[in-house]
Parts: sequence; structure tokens; C-alpha cells
Amino acid sequence: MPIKSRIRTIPNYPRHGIMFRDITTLLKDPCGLYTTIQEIAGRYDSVTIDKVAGIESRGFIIGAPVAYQLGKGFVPIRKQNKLPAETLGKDYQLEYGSDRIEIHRDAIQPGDQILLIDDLIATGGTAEAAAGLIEDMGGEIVECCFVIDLPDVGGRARLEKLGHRVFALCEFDGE
Ligand SMILES: O=P(O)(O)OC[C@H]1O[C@H](OP(=O)(O)OP(=O)(O)O)[C@H](O)[C@@H]1O
Ligand SMILES: Nc1ncnc2[nH]cnc12
Repeated sequence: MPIKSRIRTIPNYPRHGIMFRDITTLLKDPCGLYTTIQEIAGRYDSVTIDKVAGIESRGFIIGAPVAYQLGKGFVPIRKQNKLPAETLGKDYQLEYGSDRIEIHRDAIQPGDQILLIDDLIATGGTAEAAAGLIEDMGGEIVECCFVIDLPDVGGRARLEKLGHRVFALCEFDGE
């Protein structure tokens, strides 16, 4: 069964008008989880990557096994006040609210080739902030990689306009 058909849609969550794309139905399926990680990791098999960065929280579920499969380290980009050492942070707007993400100041070395991973791109605000943090530290974004793209919300176009490569395993377009 394709990855997309294992993702459930919950209308009007967490707010009226939002079609929430729920990956828990993909994750609970051993074949769904395995295929997702293999497909992403396979894409970067012969690409130079120093570290995989994942965005809290759903980006951790996808990013950490991809890093493991590629034999690379994993860097968590976390919500405000969750990281214990010195951090750099950025505020950003969400499809349904606003938030702040942070990264440890010693997580990235200048010139590091970083694969940025999250489960989903909607407005692209979260990924733009995460990519910005990585670039502020001298890291280079190899690609921004997602399980799900919502093209009608415009995040991919926003990241591409900033010069980032974007890849997603599937798209939900007004369904
Ligand atoms: O492209 P954007 O409009 O920025 O939205 C995408 C982000 O929103 C969701 O995370 P959320 O902030 O809901 O946190 P969670 O992963 O902890 O549920 C999703 O996992 C992405 O990180
Ligand atoms: N429509 C959506 N479904 C799941 N996660 C999201 N994050 C932002 N928009 C979302």
C-alpha cells in the first residue's frame, strides 16, 4: 500500500478549517514506517551529508531513524526552553498559531552538510526558521525533506524561493 494511503485526515483539527494530516496511522504500520524510512534514506545514500537535523516533535520520529540508516548523527531542533545547553532560536508563524524553535549552539560546525527533516510542510514557516538557524551557524542545507507536502498552503514554493531544495514523499492537495 502506498505511503499516502496510510495517512489519515482529521477535518477541523486542531482548529475549524484545518485538514489535519495524521501520520500516526502510517507509523503504527510496520511496513508503513519501514518504507517511509527506507525511501527517504535511499534518496540520500550517495549524497554527502554530515548530519540529519529533525524538527520537534514529529520530525524526530522520521529524522532519527533516517540518520541511523545513513550512519550519520542526529541534531534535534526543539521548541522553546527544551534544550539544556546554550541555544540559538527563531520565532515563526504556523498554519494554526506561532512558536519558537531552538538549536544548540555547538550542534553544527561551519560547512556541515545538513539534511533537514520534518513530517510535513504547510506554510513552510517552521522549516524556514529551522533552515535559517542552521545557516546562521554556517551549516549548508542539502535538502529539506518531508513525508507530506501541502502544495496549496505554499511552503514548498516559499522554501524554493529562498534557494532550498525540497523533497516530499507525497502531497495532499485540497482532499
Ligand atoms: O510548514 P508549517 O506551516 O510551519 O507547519 C509544519 C509544522 O507543523 C507541524 O508541527 P507542530 O508545530 O504542529 O508541532 P508537533 O510536530 O509537535 O505536532 C509539523 O510537524 C511541522 O513541524
Ligand atoms: N494540516 C496539517 N496537518 C498536520 N500537521 C500540520 N502542521 C501544520 N499544518 C498541518
